[in-house]
Amino acid sequence: MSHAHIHFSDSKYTTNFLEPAVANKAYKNLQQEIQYVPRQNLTFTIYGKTFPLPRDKAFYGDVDADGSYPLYRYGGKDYPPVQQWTPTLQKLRDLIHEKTGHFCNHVVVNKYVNGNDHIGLHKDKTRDFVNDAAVCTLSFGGTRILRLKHDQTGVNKDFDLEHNSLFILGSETNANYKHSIVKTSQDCDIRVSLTFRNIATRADRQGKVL
Ligand SMILES: O=C(O)CCC(=O)C(=O)O
Ligand SMILES: [Fe+2]
Repeated sequence: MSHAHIHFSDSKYTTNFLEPAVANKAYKNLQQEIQYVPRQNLTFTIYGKTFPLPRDKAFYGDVDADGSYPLYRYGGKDYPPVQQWTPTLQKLRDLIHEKTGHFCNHVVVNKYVNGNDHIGLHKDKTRDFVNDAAVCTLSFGGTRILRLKHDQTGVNKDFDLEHNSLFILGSETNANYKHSIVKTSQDCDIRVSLTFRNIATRADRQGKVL
């Protein structure tokens, strides 16, 4: 299996990250295992108008025996609780650690059901991150464009995030660029992305910051 590696700033894009059979099996398993938060429950507000989030999300990670969990405050104010890893998510977390050295204790799963689903330009909020930790994004399903836009120059850099690819977003890149998954009017398959992070903040089982 041949990999393409593209380096950009302190980020890295790798195609064919897993053995194809492993990736395909994982994607199939995830379709059974992941319980998404309904997008109607994850609204966002602009200019006083409230909209459902244009994608589905789910939150998993290292939940301790006492019910405490890594808390990633990505914006907004209410955060759904983090569920214990499913077997497939935990295996993928372990594979990323083994193959890249990046340890992660938390994942946000994003499901883009069609080309209208997207995520607007943003930076990942890093206040809860373990120092300078990267974000490791594993993509499954339809190819979608990840666009990085430089804060000062406004110059865009696009990556086609293919099925079974890994994009490692470095902390410098996140500091200097915004990123988005752009809308498309072209036909595209459902895409599921797993955004793995290493989170220092913990919440108790009621969601209170510890
Ligand atoms: O789906 C992706 O690849 C990116 C998602 C993202 O940027 C985020 O959840 O912060
Ligand atoms: Fe992001």
